[in-house]
Amino acid sequence: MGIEAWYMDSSDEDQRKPHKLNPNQPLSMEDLQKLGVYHWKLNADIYESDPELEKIRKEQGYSYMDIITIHKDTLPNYEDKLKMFFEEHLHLDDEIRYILDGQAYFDVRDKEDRWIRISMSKGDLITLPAGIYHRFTLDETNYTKAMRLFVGEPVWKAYNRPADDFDIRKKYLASLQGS
Ligand SMILES: CSCCC(=O)C(=O)O
Ligand SMILES: [Fe+2]
Repeated sequence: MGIEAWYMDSSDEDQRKPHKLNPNQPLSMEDLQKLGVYHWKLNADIYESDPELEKIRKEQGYSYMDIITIHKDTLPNYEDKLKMFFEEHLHLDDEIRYILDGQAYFDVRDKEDRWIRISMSKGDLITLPAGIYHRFTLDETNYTKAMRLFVGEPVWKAYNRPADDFDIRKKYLASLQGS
């Protein structure tokens, strides 16, 4: 089964709230794939020795992994990190995150620059393509544990919007033509 995604409302309520429209305007996995966002559902209970995960890591070349636990008692500079994660940004590489426990929201911009909220929970693996504008927030449960994957030596540098003159941004937008 896929993850849940929806167009966000424009309320300035707490970022951790769902921000669904009324009526809800959901998006399908196919809609997300048109934006270059891909999702797998795995069994997070066996993440240390999951052949499914190993297969994806081999196919995609995700040679690097680490685990980040986002909770006020475990993450140093918790508040600053959450503020940074929620600043709209892009990366020069794909952002690959696998939720091992808890849940969280990844928001991405669509072709018309509207915010789409993607609700991720235990077992959801997602890849956000290099050059897509996005942001991250915990939800009202205030906890997630995520595996971060990368091709080779990780580069976590985020470039806050605007970054429209970046080659990777132009390349990303060009990749959306026709989808
Ligand atoms: C789920 S990991 C926390 C978010 C993050 O690493 C990022 O926004 O780059
Ligand atoms: Fe990011």
